[in-house]
Amino acid sequence: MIAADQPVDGVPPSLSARVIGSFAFLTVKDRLPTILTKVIDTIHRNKNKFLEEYGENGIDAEKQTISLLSKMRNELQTDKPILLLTDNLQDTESWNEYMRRQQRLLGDQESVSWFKCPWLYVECYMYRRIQEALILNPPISSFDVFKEVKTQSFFDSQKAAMTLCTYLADIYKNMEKLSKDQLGEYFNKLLQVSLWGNKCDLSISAGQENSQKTSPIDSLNSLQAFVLVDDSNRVWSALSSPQRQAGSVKPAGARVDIVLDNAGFELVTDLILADFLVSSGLARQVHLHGKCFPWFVSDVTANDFQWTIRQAMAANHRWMSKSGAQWQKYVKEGVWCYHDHPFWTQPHEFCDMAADAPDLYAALQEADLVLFKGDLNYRKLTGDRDWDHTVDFSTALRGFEPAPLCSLRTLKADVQVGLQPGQGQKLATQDPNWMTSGKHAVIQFHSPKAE
Ligand SMILES: O=P(O)(O)OC[C@H]1O[C@](O)(CO)[C@@H](O)[C@@H]1O
Ligand SMILES: [Mn+2]
Repeated sequence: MIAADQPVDGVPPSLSARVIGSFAFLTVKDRLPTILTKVIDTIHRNKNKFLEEYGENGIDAEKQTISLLSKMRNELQTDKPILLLTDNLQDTESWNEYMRRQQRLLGDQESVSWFKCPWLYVECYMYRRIQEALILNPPISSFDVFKEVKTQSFFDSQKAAMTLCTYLADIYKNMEKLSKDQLGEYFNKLLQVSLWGNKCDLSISAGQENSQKTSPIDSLNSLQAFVLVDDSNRVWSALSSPQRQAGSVKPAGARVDIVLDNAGFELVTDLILADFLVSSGLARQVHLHGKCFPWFVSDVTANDFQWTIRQAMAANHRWMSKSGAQWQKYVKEGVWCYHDHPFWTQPHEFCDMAADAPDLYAALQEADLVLFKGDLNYRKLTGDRDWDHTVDFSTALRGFEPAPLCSLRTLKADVQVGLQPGQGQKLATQDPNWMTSGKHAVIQFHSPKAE
């Protein structure tokens, strides 16, 4: 048996709720049950809707779903073993296989349970179990338990979104006259806007309102001091002079992939960036990756993606509706491509992708740049492990390098690599919660090839 807290071949252990008092422990003990309680409440509040749509079957499904979710909350709170999934979906066997993998790692002395397994695994598992509870109750299977809070967060930050659309329209007025340096400056600003957009997720606040109220462009200067690692110049180099493989017949202009995180304001910032990339000619195509089912409260699903574009189109604001129409056009013409591979809603570290989702890995290899948005993607990039803060980002990726890649993340979990010696200690004395408050951010880049 491998003790959970021992480094294996220089790779530190996974963060786990096993460590009492850790952020993982507090999340599993407090934040996840709070989220589950809100989910149960949301389903209950929609009882009449289910009755109207599906009659008595809808009411039965509501009751059954709530009963399954209450049972799960109890399993969590009493640290019961993790159960295999029973819903026979496309990803069910892969989840169950992952569970067996965790059991093998733990040995046969104890069961994989909510507090005794990697935090990353158990937190992902909770969202998959919510999905299972709905799938097992067919009339309401496609109900998105987080739709209400995602919609609210979009409307709460609509003013800031309009400011961004106006800013973009202003850039486009002079687009042809822009020098490469000016283009680089705008890129940098919009990259930072997308970075700070990640502050607005609803999982860290357990579904509590967390929207953008002030002008995102005006805030950038004052936020700069909170960017702990800023590799934006390297990102710009990768984008403005993409390196082609010898003999490659790739067309001109970069392909940029954005692995999306949250709906609401963050998604608007990502679409603004994607719009700029294409309209400026920096990219010929942008591939946007979302989630197959509602995930970590606020993450983007295909429905959220389409809904956001429709809302933008219908906005009573000249530049926002213009942006919305442009986005719709990009989707229709295949300049923007939306994908939702099941791997993004699995618990794997990304270093497992090449083996466990080779098709997705191969797809990302087609990109000239992959932007990973948000905290959860950072946790998966680095394996959610107890790394020393000074370990290189490249080392923590453990061979995951489908293409030049960049993480844009505000810190909301206690894993952080790539800092200068002493930087972590200094931050800890200034603010003990520096890794989880969402006040700090990183732009971290890695390229498989020497730049
Ligand atoms: O939306 P993001 O940036 O991935 O954040 C998700 C949040 O959920 C958490 O997993 C905590 O529940 C944090 O790691 C993170 O704050
Ligand atoms: Mn998220």
